[in-house]
Amino acid sequence: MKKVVIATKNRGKVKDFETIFGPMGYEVVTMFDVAPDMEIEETGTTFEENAIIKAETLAKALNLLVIADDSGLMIDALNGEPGVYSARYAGDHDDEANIVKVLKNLENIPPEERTARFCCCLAITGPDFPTTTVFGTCEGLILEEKRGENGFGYDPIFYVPSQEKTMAELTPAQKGAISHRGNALKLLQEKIGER
Ligand SMILES: O=c1nc[nH]c2c1ncn2[C@H]1C[C@H](O)[C@@H](COP(=O)(O)OP(=O)(O)OP(=O)(O)O)O1
Ligand SMILES: [Mg+2]
Repeated sequence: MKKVVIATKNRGKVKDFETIFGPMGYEVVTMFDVAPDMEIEETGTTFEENAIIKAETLAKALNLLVIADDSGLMIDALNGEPGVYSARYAGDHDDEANIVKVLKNLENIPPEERTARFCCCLAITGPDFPTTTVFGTCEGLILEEKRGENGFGYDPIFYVPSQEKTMAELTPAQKGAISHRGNALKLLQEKIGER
């Protein structure tokens, strides 16, 4: 089976990638498989910088073609926060604490002003492969409480008007068809084709 190596340690992202790459005939290989002890520090101030840092670090260590994903939630009423710092907004990778903090900071903001978007930068790089990036987004609204059990991260409070559901109420395939990650992957395919 063809393999695609992804520089991530986020099990929610892994599932998203498997949902999209599986039907294309790719096995998804992640840092859990090939570099479980490696910690890559995200020192960038943009999604693109961090995606490149993650992709280049793992690609150099493995001497393989690698894709990385840096993503997050940008909320208009919070001037784009949590943005690049989405994973570290309240606690370090504590999805529940991060959601509580978002809802608290939006407490007095009315529904029509709770606009937001998920953003995803994918970087691909490897031996003899110049670093290339693409950017995908998905527009939505932040609800006042959680809805749905699927997905990960901020999915339960992110309502997608076009689907009339939160991201956590969509099936994995439905999420992949409209998400920031799915949209970025479509652009990556257009840009580089199959390899
Ligand atoms: O589809 C999504 N649905 C819900 N939440 C999401 C999504 N996509 C990103 N997010 C949130 C989760 C995390 O708070 C941050 C990503 O942070 P980010 O550094 O890119 O990922 P991470 O540290 O969890 O894993 P890794 O760097 O190993 O890929 O944005
Ligand atoms: Mg991270």
